Amino acid sequence: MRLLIPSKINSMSNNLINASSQDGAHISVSLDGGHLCSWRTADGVEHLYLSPLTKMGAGAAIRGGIPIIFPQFASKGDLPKHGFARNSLWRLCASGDGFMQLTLSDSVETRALFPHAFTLTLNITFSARTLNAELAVTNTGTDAFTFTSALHTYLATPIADTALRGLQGCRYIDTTDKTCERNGIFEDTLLQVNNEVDSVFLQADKAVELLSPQKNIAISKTGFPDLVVWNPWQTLCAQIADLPDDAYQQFICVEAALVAVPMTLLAGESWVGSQRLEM
Ligand SMILES: O=P(O)(O)OC[C@H]1O[C@H](O)[C@H](O)[C@@H](O)[C@@H]1O
Repeated sequence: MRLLIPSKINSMSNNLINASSQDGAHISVSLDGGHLCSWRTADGVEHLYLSPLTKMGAGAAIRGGIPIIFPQFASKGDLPKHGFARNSLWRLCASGDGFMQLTLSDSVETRALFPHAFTLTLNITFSARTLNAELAVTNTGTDAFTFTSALHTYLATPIADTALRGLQGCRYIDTTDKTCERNGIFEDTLLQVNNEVDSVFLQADKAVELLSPQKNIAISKTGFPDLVVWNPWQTLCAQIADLPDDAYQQFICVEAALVAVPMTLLAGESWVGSQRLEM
């Protein structure tokens, strides 16, 4: 366990913590949701999209950044969409140079929805050109539980000039039509977005690169078997109250996900998954 070194925290107000690393990177993290809202590399460039219309504060699901999805991905179960971790108040446990650790444990509120004892630990490490978010789930109770999860990363990028490389040959489930999911094998070298995209790429183990004229980002993950790619495009974007109508042109979600096969943890067991972004 690293010690709390308050000097690495630049400021904290309204549950929003600003921190920087010695080599010049910067993050903002909200305790509401355990939510990374901003990651700026040492050159000052912001890489996470955050909606100017997002709600912040107690209970709000922040639109953008890296929402933590637990214990249910999307509407694949009876819980509120994407579970409750993104709406819960997390605790800052530790911080240091380029490091922050947050936790969320079960409470009266979570047990009303999900009657299990758990602890989530989010370890964020960042440096001049890298960001790593690692989520650990521990079953602290006496009975088993099952969950799905994701790091729902909104990458800031002009969508018209953006492509993802590394998904060729992956099996995927296209969920844009919620009444009729379609399966396929992704055949192309590049995934370019020119329509609504909502796909779960199964067992997508290879690193994916985001390519654009402005920057390339290497996106890799451990523990999370699947990769979700989401962009609402014009019609759906206009229906999402906390996104400006043209926001779909400014981001792509590339999500490290555990979706297709839910994970079961017995009493005392833990699971760990992470996503790494590298410029
Ligand atoms: O609007 P939200 O609840 O944040 O969900 C945003 C999106 O998250 C994921 O990417 C899902 O695959 C989408 O189906 C969903 O629309």
